[in-house]
Amino acid sequence: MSADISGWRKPVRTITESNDQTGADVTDDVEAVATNHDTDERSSTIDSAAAREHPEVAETVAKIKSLRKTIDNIDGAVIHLLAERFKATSQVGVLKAEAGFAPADYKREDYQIERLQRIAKDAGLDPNIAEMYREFVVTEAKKRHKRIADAGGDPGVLDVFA
Ligand SMILES: C=C(O[C@@H]1C=C(C(=O)O)C=C[C@H]1O)C(=O)O
Repeated sequence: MSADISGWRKPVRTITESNDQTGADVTDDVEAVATNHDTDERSSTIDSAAAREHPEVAETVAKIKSLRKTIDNIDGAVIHLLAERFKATSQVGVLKAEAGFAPADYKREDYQIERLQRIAKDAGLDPNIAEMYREFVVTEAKKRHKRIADAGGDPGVLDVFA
């Protein structure tokens, strides 16, 4: 059973582009702004074409493109780290299933919450982001533990051992 991520990659959305000069927002002046009417979220495509068409923002576009290289590097690293984390938690899931332990360990989770809150504050990260991250990975790890336990400790039940 693999996750259905089609809805994330291709969200159904009705988008119209507006280029009118009436808005006070600078993005309305320099770039076509598309609005997703399902969420009311506005979107601007910031690329070389935008820089060519609007030379006054070329420097800003260049700075954003440079920062996006860093963002892409970080995203790649995070995915690699997540792969290693899920491989480790799935091994824990096998050991728990074999020994008859439950998927969850709330005492361990309390320790993780306290630790990650402290690290986030020290690092200058909003602790809510740390908690959203923790909640996401731990919830997914426990779901995999349960699937492994339901399969009698067989990790082959996971499409990917992670
Ligand atoms: C991985 C474990 O199982 C669960 C998942 C956790 C996690 O993803 O870090 C932490 C505690 C448990 O609820 C574990 O007990 O160490």
